[in-house]
Amino acid sequence: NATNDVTAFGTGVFGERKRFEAQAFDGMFRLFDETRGDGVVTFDNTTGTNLDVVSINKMFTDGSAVDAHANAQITYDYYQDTFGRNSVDDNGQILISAVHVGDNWNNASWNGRQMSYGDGDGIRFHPLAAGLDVAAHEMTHGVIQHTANLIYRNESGALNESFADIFGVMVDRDDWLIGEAIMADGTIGLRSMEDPTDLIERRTQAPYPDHWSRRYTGTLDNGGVHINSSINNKAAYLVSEGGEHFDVTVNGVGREKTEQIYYRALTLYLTRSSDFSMMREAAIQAAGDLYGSNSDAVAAVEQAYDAVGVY
Ligand SMILES: O=C(NO)[C@]12CC[C@H](CC1)C2
Ligand SMILES: [Zn+2]
Repeated sequence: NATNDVTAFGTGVFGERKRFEAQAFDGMFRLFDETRGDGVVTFDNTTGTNLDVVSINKMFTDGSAVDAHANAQITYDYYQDTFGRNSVDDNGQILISAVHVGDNWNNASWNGRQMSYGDGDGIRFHPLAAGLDVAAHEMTHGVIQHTANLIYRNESGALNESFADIFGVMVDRDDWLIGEAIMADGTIGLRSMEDPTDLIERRTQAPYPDHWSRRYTGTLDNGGVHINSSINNKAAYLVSEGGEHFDVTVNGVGREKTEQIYYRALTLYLTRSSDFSMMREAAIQAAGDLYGSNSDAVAAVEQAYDAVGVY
């Protein structure tokens, strides 16, 4: 209830001081924020009993817990403020984050109910909770589950991953990279939407694809869901920022229109089995709904999907 809500403080993985809503509880404090939907709560998985992260005073010192909690709040606010969406299910579903999951686990996940973050091994990744785009990526998997629910395999799976990246970079607004804050291996990020070929994909040891003709057609990674996502990522980047790509010129329309187009396509037009061609049509339809069928936005979408070879 409102009387227990407090403002607490903490230091993130990289030492940044943060301030966020938490709760007073039996003379202690816990990472439970009741001001957003049905709550934003952060657990320390090492306690095993799924206990909220608690502190004897208002200063939390577990960097992963502080970052996971603050990033979940930021992502909740993004969906509320940008689209009027109340959490992953648009019905205030509690946002649960578990940190210190696994043993130096180089990954993060959404399991249908909660976000989980590994500590990373310090060679490939720093603690993954430190990445705002990672939190937004994982929470977006929750939004996808409650909307188009794209099957996590082949093209629909690549769209699932692409939407998680798209809203990951829209929340973590300052670049078009995924994971730039958490790489320990000296690379600029895990994936780049601006130029996917800037980075080598680990499973194929090939640059991420930036055109349909370069798609991965094997069976690894559920049919390349984290590989072919880069084709749609490049298209979304071009819709927003524009550019010249494979001799096609795209006149971008900016992040504000791009996020509205992709959210409307995801929530109104895509279904579980949608493929890249249906993605093109859904984005054209959404852009037309929002900005007019003869708008710059519709033109940008058509140009962008032409540029990555998706018709
Ligand atoms: O793409 C992903 N999951 O589907 C990642 C991999 C590294 C970041 C955390 C989880 C993004
Ligand atoms: Zn993902």
